[in-house]
Amino acid sequence: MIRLGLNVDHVATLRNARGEAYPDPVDAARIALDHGADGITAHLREDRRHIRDADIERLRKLPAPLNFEMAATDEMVDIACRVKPHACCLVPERRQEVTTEGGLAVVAQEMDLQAKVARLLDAGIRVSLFIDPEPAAIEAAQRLGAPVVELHTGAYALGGSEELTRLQKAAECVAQCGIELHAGHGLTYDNVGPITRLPHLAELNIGHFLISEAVFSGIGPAVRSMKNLLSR
Ligand SMILES: CC(=O)[C@@H](O)[C@H](O)COP(=O)(O)O
Ligand SMILES: NCC(=O)COP(=O)(O)O
Repeated sequence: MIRLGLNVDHVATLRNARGEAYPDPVDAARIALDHGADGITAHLREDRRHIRDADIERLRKLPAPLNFEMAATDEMVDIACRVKPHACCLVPERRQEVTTEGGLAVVAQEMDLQAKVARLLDAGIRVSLFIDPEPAAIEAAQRLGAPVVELHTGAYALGGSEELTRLQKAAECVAQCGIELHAGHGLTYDNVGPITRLPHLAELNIGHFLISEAVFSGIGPAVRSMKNLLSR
């Protein structure tokens, strides 16, 4: 069974829009876990546009794995080593972007990533690298000793059958490198099917669509519907 991590970033986006304390991403996480989500993902951006430091502290206290998405900066590594989430997913970040635009430049940043990945692993945190489906990035992840990679499905979600082929080839390469395979970004009820059939897929992280869907159906039904699509 593929695990589902619900990304609660955009519950915080809605909360922050009016400066109120609601809706609370931690309440959303609790409901999702009660309805079959296997874990919670949250991205503490450097500009704190949605998730805030206190949210991460509170999400960590839930009885479920927290996948802490973060830029590969010293500040974020310090926070992670203090909070000790189940997993850290290192993602690229640009202040001007609306959402994460591409995978981490693992090859170009390999030297810099070495020490950061090692610190996280030493702290007992499972490290995941959010990468484009490219063999060079997967091989660099292996050299860095990352136990997990998350393949960026954003280009696939925007359309293009060649993107699915790239993901399929990358999935095989990830398995050959002995790395656990996760995927996510831009996934919906309509486009998730072919992704669930990627070989060796262990986990999907899905946020924006499910939180949007929850506006109409509620978080529980949205999570349950997606979980049904993940059962194969
Ligand atoms: C890394 C990734 O693909 C997303 O989970 C990430 O959290 C996107 O950032 P936003 O939630 O700010 O769109
Ligand atoms: N890492 C991907 C993620 O957490 C969710 O991305 P999205 O579904 O919000 O695009």
